[in-house]
Amino acid sequence: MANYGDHQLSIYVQGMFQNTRPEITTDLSRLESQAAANLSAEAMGYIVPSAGSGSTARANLAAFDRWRLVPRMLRGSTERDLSCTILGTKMPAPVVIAPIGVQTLAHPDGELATARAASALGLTYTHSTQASHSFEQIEADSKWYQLYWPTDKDVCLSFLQRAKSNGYSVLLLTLDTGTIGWRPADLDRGFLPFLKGEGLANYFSDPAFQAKLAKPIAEDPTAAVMHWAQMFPNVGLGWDELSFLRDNWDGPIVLKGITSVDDAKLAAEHGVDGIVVSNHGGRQVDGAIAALDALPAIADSVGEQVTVLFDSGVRTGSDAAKALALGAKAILLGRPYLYGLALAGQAGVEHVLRCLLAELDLTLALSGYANHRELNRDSVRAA
Ligand SMILES: Cc1cc2nc3c(=O)[nH]c(=O)nc-3n(C[C@H](O)[C@H](O)[C@H](O)COP(=O)(O)O)c2cc1C
Ligand SMILES: O=C(O)C(=O)c1ccccc1
Repeated sequence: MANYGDHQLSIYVQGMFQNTRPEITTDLSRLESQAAANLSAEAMGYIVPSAGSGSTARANLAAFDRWRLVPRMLRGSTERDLSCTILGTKMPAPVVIAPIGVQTLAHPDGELATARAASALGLTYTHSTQASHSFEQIEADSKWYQLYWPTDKDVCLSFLQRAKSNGYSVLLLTLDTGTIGWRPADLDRGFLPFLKGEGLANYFSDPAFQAKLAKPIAEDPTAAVMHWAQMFPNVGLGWDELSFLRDNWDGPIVLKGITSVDDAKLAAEHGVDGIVVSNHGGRQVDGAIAALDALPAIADSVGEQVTVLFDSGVRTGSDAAKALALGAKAILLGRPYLYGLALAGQAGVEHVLRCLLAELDLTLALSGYANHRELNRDSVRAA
């Protein structure tokens, strides 16, 4: 059986015998600066900076640095098995593509390229409600759907219906973006892609959305965009409303954006199947707790009752190992794959995924583990 870490030798062999080197860096923590060269100032401003002063985004990364892996010796395994089943979805490794909206900002192929790259590696792609391509356009072997709950019930129901009939197996409801956080980089430019109609493909292709407009979208696109702007903010959503999802979605339901132990317990009490410990990459509440700092206590508080997933700040395979050791069953990868997309479309996303999985696998191999499930609190120490 091949290990993900074998990718390392193939890179060396190509370099030494075929004189070809990776066009994109293998240091995934450096992708951001490499991608910057390929992106407009507006796209960079939307993708890279986070909310407010960026303190939560910085805290997300700093939190990973405060945990150190403690490798064990003389107990390694020549074959590692990273496969797992998460919420009924079989995956070859505990890595899911995080939902990211409006991916055409990074590359014209947008989500189509990301979904194909995920499928090329057998990984699960998550489709954002704010995607630049519609549910129906996505070709992926394994796909989840991320819902932003529109205040228009008909549109909400229609989204759930379309997700179901197009083979999306798990529903992630994002809770931390009832409205857009305070984002100075975009505000200073007066730039929001959605107001140009970008990232609204699911809405514009939706019969329930179209039915609410006085004129066809082609005749009055600005009215259509402003109609979206009215139904998107939903800061009034409450726990009681989750039963609506249970009634209208028959697969697993995951709440994305949990960072408080009390909310994790409420999620368990409300019978949800999973949670994503996440602060949206620091894009929402500036000054909020680093996602990794919230993870251990949340994992302890819900035990096996709820499947705990994690995102916000994972940049490398080593980071992924730390999050898995601290209680996550799988991680969602965010910005790094988007940088790969910006640099080389589908091939760029595949590069990032292969490097991340190779580094995760080598981290396990060199730390004495046969699979990621063996990682536990003794695998790490607070620095
Ligand atoms: C440009 C961008 C757009 C995003 N769009 C969405 C979205 O549409 N829905 C969602 O639930 N999360 C969205 N996220 C958040 C990601 O799913 C994930 O939580 C975040 O990227 C994790 O932080 P990290 O990328 O710093 O690791 C977005 C993130 C970025 C960077
Ligand atoms: O940019 C985001 O992080 C995001 O998730 C989003 C989604 C819809 C509208 C604005 C922002």
